Amino acid sequence: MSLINCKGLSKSYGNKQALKQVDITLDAGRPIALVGPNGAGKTTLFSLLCGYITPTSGEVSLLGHKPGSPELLGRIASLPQDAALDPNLDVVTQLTFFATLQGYAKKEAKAEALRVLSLVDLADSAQQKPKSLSHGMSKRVSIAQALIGSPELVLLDEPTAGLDPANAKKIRELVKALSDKTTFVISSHNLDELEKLCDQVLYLEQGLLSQSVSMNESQHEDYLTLTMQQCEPSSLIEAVLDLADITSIEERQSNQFLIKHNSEEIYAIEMALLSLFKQRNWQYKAILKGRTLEEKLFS
Ligand SMILES: Nc1ncnc2c1ncn2[C@@H]1O[C@H](COP(=O)(O)OP(=O)(O)OP(=O)(O)O)[C@@H](O)[C@H]1O
Repeated sequence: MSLINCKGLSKSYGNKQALKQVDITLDAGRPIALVGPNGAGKTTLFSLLCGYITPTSGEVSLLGHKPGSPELLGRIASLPQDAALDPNLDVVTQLTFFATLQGYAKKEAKAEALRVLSLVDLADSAQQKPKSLSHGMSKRVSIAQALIGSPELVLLDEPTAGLDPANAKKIRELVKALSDKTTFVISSHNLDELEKLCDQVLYLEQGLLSQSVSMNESQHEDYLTLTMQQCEPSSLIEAVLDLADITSIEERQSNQFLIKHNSEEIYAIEMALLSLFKQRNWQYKAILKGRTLEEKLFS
């Protein structure tokens, strides 16, 4: 059974069509990214999946049930973009309350609240009230809330927006660590982050699902992405084009080049590049197989 199934899913707000005939079938597994420009319909899709709003037309099911069905209690969770905490209750009290709503008895609910708080490294802040938390800490409490009961599916709308780099990294590591048991669908504008975390990327644009990209395809692509420390682009391009099996090389960003080749022997190409750099005393930063997510989506 699919984890998420949407057929012809559309949503209009008045005469604004926010989602148009979206078809999605997703199975449980590695994290899935949802990407798209501002206003593309990502939050609308998340809200439909959570059952916060109803579709104008089309169908949506999670684990074979309609969003909001009692059968889904404790099995799916979400971190909304604008998640807010109750200002009057300390952190552990509110998470304990949410755990009891999922059916935990009072004592187990508190233990579960403390467990999810330690997952986001906030066990020491359990007694604090939301107003004494920083923005990043509040976000981590909301992520902890989404993890109560170890749900099978967790929808995270911009989970690391506003977090400092160290805490954003911790959240990425947490998602990775929990991905064996939980499937995460993550909406974010941070393509580097999604590239590190996700195996599949759904791209929404103006309410249409316009692309579905598998990150694993990169191993089979005839591309290399080369990042140099510093270089003279025209000399580099000329020298690389002289190597065997190179079809093209273009500078796509400052010091970053997309190389297309027609060799089955990817190592031979990499070795040829490394000897060229040694010969010319050029410093490189990275050679990546395939194209970056940004290249896949926007070129
Ligand atoms: N409650 C609403 N009433 C009217 N229009 C809405 C409402 N919610 C969203 N929209 C419109 O629907 C479209 C999709 O909005 P949505 O919030 O789903 O986009 P998004 O991809 O999440 O954007 P962002 O990246 O900026 O968060 C936008 O044009 C938005 O203005």
